[in-house]
Amino acid sequence: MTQTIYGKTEGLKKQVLTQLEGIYELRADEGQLISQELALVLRDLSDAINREISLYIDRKGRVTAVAVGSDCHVELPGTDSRRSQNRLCGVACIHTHPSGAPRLSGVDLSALRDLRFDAMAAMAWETPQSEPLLSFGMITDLDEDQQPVLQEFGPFKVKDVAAMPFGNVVHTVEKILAKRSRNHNLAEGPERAMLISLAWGDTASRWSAQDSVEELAQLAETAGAEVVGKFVQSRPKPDPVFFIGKGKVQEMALFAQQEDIDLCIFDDELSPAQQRNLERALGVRIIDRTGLILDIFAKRARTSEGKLQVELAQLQYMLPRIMGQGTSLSRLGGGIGTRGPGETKLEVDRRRIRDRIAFLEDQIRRMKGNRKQQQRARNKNEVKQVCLVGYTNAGKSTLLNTLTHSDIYAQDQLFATLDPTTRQLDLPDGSSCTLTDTVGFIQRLPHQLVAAFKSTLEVVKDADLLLHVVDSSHELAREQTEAVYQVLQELGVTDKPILTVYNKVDRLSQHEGLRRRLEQEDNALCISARTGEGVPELLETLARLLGQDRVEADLCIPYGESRLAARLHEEAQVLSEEYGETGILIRARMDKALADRLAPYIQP
Ligand SMILES: Nc1nc2c(ncn2[C@@H]2O[C@H](COP(=O)(O)OP(=O)(O)OP(=O)(O)O)[C@@H](O)[C@H]2O)c(=O)[nH]1
Ligand SMILES: [Mg+2]
Repeated sequence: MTQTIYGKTEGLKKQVLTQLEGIYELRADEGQLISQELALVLRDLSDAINREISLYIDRKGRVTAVAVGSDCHVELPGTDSRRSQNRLCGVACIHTHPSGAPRLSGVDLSALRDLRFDAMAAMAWETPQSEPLLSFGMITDLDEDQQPVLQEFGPFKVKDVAAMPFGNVVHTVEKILAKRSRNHNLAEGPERAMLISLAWGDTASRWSAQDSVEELAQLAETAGAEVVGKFVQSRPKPDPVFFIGKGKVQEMALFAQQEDIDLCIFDDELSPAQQRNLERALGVRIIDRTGLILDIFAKRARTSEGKLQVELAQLQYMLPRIMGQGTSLSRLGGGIGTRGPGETKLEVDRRRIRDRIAFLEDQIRRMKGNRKQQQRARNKNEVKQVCLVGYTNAGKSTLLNTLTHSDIYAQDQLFATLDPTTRQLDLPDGSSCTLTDTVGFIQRLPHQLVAAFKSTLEVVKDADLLLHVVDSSHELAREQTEAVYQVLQELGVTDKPILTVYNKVDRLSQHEGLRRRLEQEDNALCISARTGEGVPELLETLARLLGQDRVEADLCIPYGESRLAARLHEEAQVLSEEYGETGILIRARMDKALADRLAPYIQP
């Protein structure tokens, strides 16, 4: 191989030139952006001649060109001809900024865009002996006009850069680019996913690994992925390095290659280190159950509060993962269809993420304050509040629609509803209450989400009655019920009256026995939100339960105190009203508390 030194070599001593030529003998590992040794040699030589040094390094880690002088990367010999729209050029350019900053200049960025480098990196250091810092830019996507989207990462310590799975990142980026240029839109081509669930130790759980992986497949499809393979492995306990066994890792790596898999979804939460190791071993993007659920929530959030809450949960989930070496990069492309909490956030350092978390928490607290005020206003009116809770896809939103003749979004999808919706519900005894639909629960709901959604879920805490909707036609109805109770406990809701409704009984025609058993349970009703079966009984029961602490009374309000009559209209249910000789005669149904306060006016 020629060992030409390009650029402004005039005036350099023979000995220095020899040292520069020596750079060609050095190399990085395959998949590494730069090795520590190369970085230190670049620093020392660059200091010695007080000029920039640039080099090209290919994907095998070989140095293919070395140049001296500023902005010389544009003068370097052309890279190979793979510069099609959906590929990078196969070479990274690394250059030094002696006595400068480890930041990319405008010229660096335009060279990155024009020459489609795998990466463009700038390295700088403070004093001759100090550790170099390095920032690098990459093309990470194509925009709507098929123009490259650039992102800058870092600065990082060189040793952290050396530890990054750079090859995997390049591989992922090329896949994204290929899809973008094929479809003009990533969302059109579903990502191909393989799933894995580990069955281990904790046999107390009623969910078998198989059940759980089926649910995971539903989640993955909800998120827009195509499930190509499902794996289950039994082990006494998770492997600390790979979570699953090494043999399984090999089997899956082969499967990933044969089936052109884009991502692998784990049913359990992985440690950041396990995630990184797996990413290297399998060569595909790895996400875990928590990451997947967060991804779905990110896609579904509609209200500004919902969006803030999801972003908060995503950042809290990402924080430990970004802190590990290099993981910020391996997280490139976030979840399915590359929805992270905004890819630009991947480049912000940990402190800025912390700041953002604090900001989000503050915003959410404020919104919560507002809601509390509305809440107080409602309480004053003594309107009873009923809240729908239940496993995701149980039929909560459908039931709200049936009961209140509304048309909110209800779909055969997990997490169709994220943001609470409240409607007025008229009851057969003439009274009314509010009915609130909430986000569905799931087994092992990520705790980041429960925490972030705590304020939304306060409606559950404040409710007078919970209407627990169960999909009676689901094989795992019992397990789902347990999961719901677990989340309620996590929310600190333990002493609320609960009315259970076994929904979807129209699907139980083959299971008369089951239906009879459900009908005999206390505090439970069988209904079909779809056909309306059982709904009149449900309404009667609701009226009875909510009316329990209500009394009917005849009052005589003196004409001088007509203020009280107005109050009755506001807070009680007025059944009749007449103007008598001594005052207004009102028959009303009201809360015991109110009746006690109005005792002096109540007629025997
Ligand atoms: N056969 C039948 N299907 C129902 C019934 N109630 C709801 N469904 C269907 O079940 C699916 C889920 O209904 P949703 O109302 O969206 O469920 P949800 O509990 O609000 O779900 P999330 O918001 O995703 O947590 C939809 O496809 C509904 O049409 C029912 O009584 N019978
Ligand atoms: Mg819903």
